[in-house]
Amino acid sequence: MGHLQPLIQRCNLTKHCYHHRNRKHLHCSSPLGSPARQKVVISVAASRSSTSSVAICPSATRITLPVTSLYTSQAYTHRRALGPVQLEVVPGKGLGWRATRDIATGELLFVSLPVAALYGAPGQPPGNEELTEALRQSWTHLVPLERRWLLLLADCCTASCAPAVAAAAATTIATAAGTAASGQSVVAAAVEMSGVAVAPEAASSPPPQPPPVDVLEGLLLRARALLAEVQEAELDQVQQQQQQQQQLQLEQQQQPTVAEAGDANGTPRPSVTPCALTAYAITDANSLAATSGAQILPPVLFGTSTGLGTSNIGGSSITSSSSSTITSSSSSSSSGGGGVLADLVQRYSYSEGGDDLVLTELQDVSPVSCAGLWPEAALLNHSCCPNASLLVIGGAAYLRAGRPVLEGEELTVSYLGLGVFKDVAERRSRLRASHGFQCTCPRCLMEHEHFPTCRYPYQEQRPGQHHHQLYLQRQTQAERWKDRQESSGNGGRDGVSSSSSSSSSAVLDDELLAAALMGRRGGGPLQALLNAVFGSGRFLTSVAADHALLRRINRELVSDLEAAAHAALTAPSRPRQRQAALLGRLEGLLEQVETSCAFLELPPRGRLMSLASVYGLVRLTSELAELSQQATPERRLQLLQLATEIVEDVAPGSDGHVTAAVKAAGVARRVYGADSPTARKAELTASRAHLARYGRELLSDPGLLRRLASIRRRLMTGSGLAASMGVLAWMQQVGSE
Ligand SMILES: C[S@@+](CC[C@H](N)C(=O)[O-])C[C@H]1O[C@@H](n2cnc3c(N)ncnc32)[C@H](O)[C@@H]1O
Repeated sequence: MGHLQPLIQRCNLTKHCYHHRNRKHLHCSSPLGSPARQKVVISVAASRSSTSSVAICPSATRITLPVTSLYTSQAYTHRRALGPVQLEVVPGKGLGWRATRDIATGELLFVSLPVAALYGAPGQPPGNEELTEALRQSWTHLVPLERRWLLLLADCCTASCAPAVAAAAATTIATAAGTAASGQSVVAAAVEMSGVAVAPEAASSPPPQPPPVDVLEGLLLRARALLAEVQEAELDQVQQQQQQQQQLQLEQQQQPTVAEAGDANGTPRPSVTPCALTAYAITDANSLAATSGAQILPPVLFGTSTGLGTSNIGGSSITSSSSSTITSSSSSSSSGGGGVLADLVQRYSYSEGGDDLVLTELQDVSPVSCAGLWPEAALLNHSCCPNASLLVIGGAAYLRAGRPVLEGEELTVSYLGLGVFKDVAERRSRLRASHGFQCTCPRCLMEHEHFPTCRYPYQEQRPGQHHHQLYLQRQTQAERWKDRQESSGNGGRDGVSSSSSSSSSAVLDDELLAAALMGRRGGGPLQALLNAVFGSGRFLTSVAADHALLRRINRELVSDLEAAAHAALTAPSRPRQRQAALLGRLEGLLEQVETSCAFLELPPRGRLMSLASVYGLVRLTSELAELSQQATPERRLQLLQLATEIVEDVAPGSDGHVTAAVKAAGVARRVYGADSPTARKAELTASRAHLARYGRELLSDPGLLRRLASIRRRLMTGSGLAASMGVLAWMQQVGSE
């Protein structure tokens, strides 16, 4: 144990401390809200031979865990483990994880132990700067394997991975289709769950396996090999660009100056040098591995920018070239001014607010937030409708499937926290700012592609006309227009222009609009015709980046509606009228979104994803309906069920998912009776949410499942109105994030 050292110890109060064969964890809780004292842990991996050969990830590995002790005992020994997942190159994203077989909801995919983790007050996880500084200070205490991981991650940062966005989009769409197709097994899981008897699969689970000894080492080797592939492809691209450039120069018969375009021999210099960076980092990593305990800090991580080989990720620069060797004492400036380590932390760290009060109560520990670097988790890519979720317990990160996953599907988590409930423009801008990529997940594509921006069917709704009628009417018009277009046989231009003689008629107006919406991408001749007939910009058939309706609602929520809800709930006079009026307004907005989804013929998942982008509205409507008791019990339950469906779709396995499902189940019992089909269905949904968050292993311990659910119910009801009002604070948080 001589090599085990706590890397940072600034806390005053040690909550608990435990050891196992390879690692030592110091968990320290600090007084709430005192950021200066919020610190720390560090876990230190045991040194291992770096030369052992490793078989990585047998494809069907099932990790079985004794969940009862995992969730109830502070002394649980967390072990690194890999389940049915494999590290791969994902087009357009760099490295990522894929499922090696079909996976059921709640199955454990890996357990990752941190290279470094810091703890803070609940809701205030330590920031990136603190983590960067902690890593910088503790570099010499890391074992070689951990240093090599960090160097590998630095190297990943520099691999820009030619953005094969189309390829990535195709993958994610295929994935989404597959996921939807496998939806049945979610239900199967819940049905399994509903029989309180232990499921056969769980009952016959093998005893806990010994920890895979060389998981991290094996992963490191694989990640390097994959990265080399990516970078080789990149180099090819750079060389091709060079050749094209040379050819162009020859064609233009221009003599390039040495300073502008090449070295002393006139050879043009590529604008980026990814391979040079890679070679540097890997060489450095190998030499570091050989010099265990060295005091030298690797320039690749701690050096300041020299301007060579810089790639912009998340708005900051990553550099690998530094001529000087920087020692721990002289390198302190690097963290403040950014630098590679800061970029690495920005790109790869993960943090949690510590909002699972159920677990902390079960374990009898104080809630803490945390931020850290978990090697396996660092390589998870993002989706705005992820299929997996991470949960940090006792410093270890547990990744579970949030829904059924098909073999070959990429495993994704959300980087956005509550931001996942924002509209596409907002989500994309946040991801661009924090991680420097344009999200092309199925949800972003759906939202981006399917919603024309300027005109919605609700704008035409007449009093008393239900949106379904409007939708049917539109459909008929669109079909008529299409028929006419086909019979005219010349691309629709004449079809429309033949009607355009009566351009003032409402029918034409509707037909054109319906046709434009049906084509959804319109543009071209149809747009030109619309402009000619109705005036430029009156009807747009093109698709813009923003989803105007969802965006407008989100703006209204932050600027007006939340405050209005506060005011209506606390109004000294005539509160019921105010509440009813506001509820009517919120329901009207919801109806607009529903109408648009119906009009655009979105499939059920498309509808849920669109509603997820105005989840704040759904939640505020539901909470106001509950608190004011203005809506019927049936409508209140409907709203809660809608909220649950939405969270299950875009944040499966999150704390909010379980909370929403448990709440809906409670109301279903109250409204329809505990034995009613509605209540039983809601219970199944709640069980599924528990599986997604806490694991399929709960199937072997129904008692634990009941305890988890009952603690959550008590926490929700115990705080009564204050907790319900908390939603308004939550709304503000979503708005301000
Ligand atoms: C935590 S790392 C994930 C591992 C990463 N793929 C790699 O190879 O280093 C985050 C980075 O992965 C890339 N990434 C993650 N999700 C992505 C997505 N949905 N689309 C494109 N790039 C993504 C971005 O470059 C992002 O900064």
